[in-house]
Amino acid sequence: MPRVRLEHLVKSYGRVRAVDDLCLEVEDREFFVLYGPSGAGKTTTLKLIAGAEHPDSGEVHIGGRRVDLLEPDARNVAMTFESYALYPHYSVYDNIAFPLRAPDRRMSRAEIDERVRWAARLLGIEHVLGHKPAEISQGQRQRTALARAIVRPADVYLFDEPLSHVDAKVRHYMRGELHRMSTMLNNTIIYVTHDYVEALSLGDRVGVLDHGRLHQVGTPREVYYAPRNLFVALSFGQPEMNILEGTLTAANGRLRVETALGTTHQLATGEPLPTAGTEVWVGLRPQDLQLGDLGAGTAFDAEVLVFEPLGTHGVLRARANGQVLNVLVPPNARFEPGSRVLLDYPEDALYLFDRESQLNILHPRITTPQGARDGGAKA
Ligand SMILES: Nc1ncnc2c1ncn2[C@@H]1O[C@H](COP(=O)(O)OP(=O)(O)OP(=O)(O)O)[C@@H](O)[C@H]1O
Repeated sequence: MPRVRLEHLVKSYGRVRAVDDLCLEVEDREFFVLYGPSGAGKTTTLKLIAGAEHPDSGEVHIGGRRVDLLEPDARNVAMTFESYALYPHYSVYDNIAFPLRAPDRRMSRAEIDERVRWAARLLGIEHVLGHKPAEISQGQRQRTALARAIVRPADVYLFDEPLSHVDAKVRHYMRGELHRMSTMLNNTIIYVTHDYVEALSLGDRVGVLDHGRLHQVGTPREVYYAPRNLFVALSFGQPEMNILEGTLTAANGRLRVETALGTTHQLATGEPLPTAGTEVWVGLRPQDLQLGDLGAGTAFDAEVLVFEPLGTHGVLRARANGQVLNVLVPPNARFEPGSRVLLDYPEDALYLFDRESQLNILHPRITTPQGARDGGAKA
């Protein structure tokens, strides 16, 4: 039985449909990431689960029990908000203990102490328990807020962008910490983020949300390698996937794809096969474009527009036949604007999307050998 089940949830604010007929099942002990741009309805979804908001229609079930008619306190859900506001005059210890001291909880001092130390240990902040928030680092404050969220036993933990206020360096470290914490917590987590790296690196599964609707739910590999539609494809990767206009025809069980870069052929696995001249969007990830000629007749000449050396890699912006492309290149490469460069790509690197429905019409590329073109996606 899923730990959390959302059935046709709808929530509007005036004319804005924040959550629009949302159906979702989150499994017991799953780390589920709700991912989407600002305003997608992520926080509203969490609030509907926690009971901070009531749905206009639809149902929320937790552990097989319908809870959307219950008060928040009766749901046994713990939620941490984006602004993690710690009490500045309380010690880290007292901040973490705060949820356990609610009058209706009646926990003994020894029990509280045990839980506070357990949560602090999970987040690696035992040594600062006596400090005030102003006396600890930003990352430690974030961890204190997380400890406060997990300190009380709950059926499900809801995290709303817990890393949004930490700088990039701390964020990388905190992702590792969150991994460790979730393994030890061993409970159901629904984690909201608008950062695709967090979504791919933390989630057992990821739900891609926009305008209150789920575009796709899948493992990080599925949403990355087999995006259901153009929106999902463009949601993962930096720079994002290059999109080209293309025309598709089918012949002898093969798909012929024409773009500004030339003509390629794909094995046709989808049904039904497209008719002659079907217009498509063709997707090509920046890391699938390569320098030089791969020898399969797909190499093309391009003009260098801009080159950004970024330390671990470079981003080359180039134009070929009027099409501007972003290309990931090795860190030691150098390019002069205005110079020419030969580029190529493996034929099977292309993604194809229907121009109207924007659905992925080339079937999943999830069979890509592990490690090849992995782009940081979790196995
Ligand atoms: N209390 C409210 N009153 C009016 N509109 C609201 C309210 N809360 C949310 N909205 C609107 O509902 C939509 C979804 O908001 P929500 O906060 O759930 O999105 P989000 O995905 O969490 O975005 P963010 O990442 O920016 O926090 C937005 O258009 C937002 O402006």
